[in-house]
Amino acid sequence: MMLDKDLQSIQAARELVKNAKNAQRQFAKFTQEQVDKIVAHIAAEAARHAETLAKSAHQETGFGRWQDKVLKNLFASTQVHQHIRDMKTVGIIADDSAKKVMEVGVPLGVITALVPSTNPTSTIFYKTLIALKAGNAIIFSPHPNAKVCSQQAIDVVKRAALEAGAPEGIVDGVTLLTMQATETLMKSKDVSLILATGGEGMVRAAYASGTPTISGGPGNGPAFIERSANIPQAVKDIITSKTFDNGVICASEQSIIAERCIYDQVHFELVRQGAYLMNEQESDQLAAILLRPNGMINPELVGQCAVTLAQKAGFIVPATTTVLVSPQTTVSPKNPYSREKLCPVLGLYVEENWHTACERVLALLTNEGMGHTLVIHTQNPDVVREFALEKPVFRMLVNTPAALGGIGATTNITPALTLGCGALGGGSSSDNVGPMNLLNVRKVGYGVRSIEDLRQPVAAPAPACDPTFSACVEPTAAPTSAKPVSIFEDTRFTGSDVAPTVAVIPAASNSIASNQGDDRFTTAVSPANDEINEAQVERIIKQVMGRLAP
Ligand SMILES: CC(=O)SCCNC(=O)CCNC(=O)[C@H](O)C(C)(C)COP(=O)(O)OP(=O)(O)OC[C@H]1O[C@@H](n2cnc3c(N)ncnc32)[C@H](O)[C@@H]1OP(=O)(O)O
Repeated sequence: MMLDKDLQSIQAARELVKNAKNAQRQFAKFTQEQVDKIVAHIAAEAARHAETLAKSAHQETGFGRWQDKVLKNLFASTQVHQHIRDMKTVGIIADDSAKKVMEVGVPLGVITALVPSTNPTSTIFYKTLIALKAGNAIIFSPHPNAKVCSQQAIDVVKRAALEAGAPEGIVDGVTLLTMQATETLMKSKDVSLILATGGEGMVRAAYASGTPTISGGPGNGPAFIERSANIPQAVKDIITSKTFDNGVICASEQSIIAERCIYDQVHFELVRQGAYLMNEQESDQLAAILLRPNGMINPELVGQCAVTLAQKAGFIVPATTTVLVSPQTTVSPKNPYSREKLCPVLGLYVEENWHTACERVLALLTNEGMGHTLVIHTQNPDVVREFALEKPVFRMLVNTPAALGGIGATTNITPALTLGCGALGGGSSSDNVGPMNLLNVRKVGYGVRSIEDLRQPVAAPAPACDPTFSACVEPTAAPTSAKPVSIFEDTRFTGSDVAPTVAVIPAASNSIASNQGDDRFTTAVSPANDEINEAQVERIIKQVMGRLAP
């Protein structure tokens, strides 16, 4: 049976949607200049409250370090604003007079935003800025364990929006927080999108609501230290990242993978930089409390410092300990050291070479964190390229602390606190979410071809230059006067439903030519013209002559 409180919360949620819809209708008529002024004022006010709200979030949730939360609040206000400030999002956002196409930004409407308890105030700043920049209204549904600080953050952005001239209701949040209220927001037909960041259960509920959803996903970032790495710097980056807000950022490292040939140096640096390598018994004691009986992360350990974690597990570590490290050889859902932990605890794997390290990275990501983040420490660009081409993540970071690199604070990746994990992670976007994810684009296209033009035979596309040839040259004679004196057919250019691509250039030029502007004339040539047989030559000549015929 539904309680009075639940019914009231549903009613209040409906009212929020109604107000947001009305506000957004008015906001949709604002100019880019008006929108930008509002967004700038919200960013400035959010930055002004960075410290107060950092302390408030820390006090309420008990997660992390307030000093780091100040930095996160500043990142989510100032750095995000700097990135989006000059984006065109309102009205005509692109106009290509040569191609005769134009693009118009069309806001989505009302967005429901779920807020995680790990980054509550910073997420509210960030989501407000990107939603309003794209012309939308936004309604927050805070996490129940962070509702006071979330409400304070909502008050800051709400007041700032009104001061700068935004319509009332453009940004607001649920005050009577119940699951029913959140469901009402998620399922409302007047809500166009759910921007979901938080625990897996809520994110799944968002997708199941039937309303389009963009989400972040669980991370499980492996940090690979390759043999060419600057090892002291790599270890410093990992520890910086893992201790930042006591490891609550989902992009942060969850394990270290080191090549055996550099393991002694990695071990030396870890110890020198305050890491505590747990013995088997200590590892087991901590493992026993890292996860809840249902296999989910234990919130009592989230965002705690290394010393407190050890205490909770029943052993003592030096007061200067930065991170707890557990040497591991296995990967499985039951092994918390091979999963996301959201606190300064790392698994440590030693691998023979970078090929086996690759396999370990893959196993870890398959275990958890598909589509999210990995970090590699190396001076070898070839290894970076190999990893970039193969690994199932959408953020691959190089020589940087992953928590800060993944959100775009220490890298030039889009600054964001919702990190999409794409299809690999069961999400709808792989982006660091920004304003362009929160608007639709109306395309305007002028007619530039008639149907008669479309009926003209289409020439086969000119082949790309073969890198084995030194240069591409223009045909030396005009197409109509050219004679097929040197012909070569390459199987790469002959798809089943594509006409063979042939060369028509003077035999002496001994080079490759490309089609330049005349649709009837397709060229490609190799010096190896004597490798083709008579029948092929005949067929190709006929085809070329047919094309060249006026
Ligand atoms: C860039 C970034 O760093 S984004 C970070 C995003 N990542 C995360 O938040 C990490 C994933 N989060 C988690 O694993 C968990 O939230 C933890 C471990 C941090 C905290 O765990 P808990 O305190 O138990 O919170 P949890 O998120 O599981 O939610 C507790 C309850 O509140 C409910 N709840 C959460 N959000 C809402 C909401 N907006 N409205 C109503 N109810 C909510 C949940 O459904 C859950 O209900 P249940 O107990 O009936 O299942």
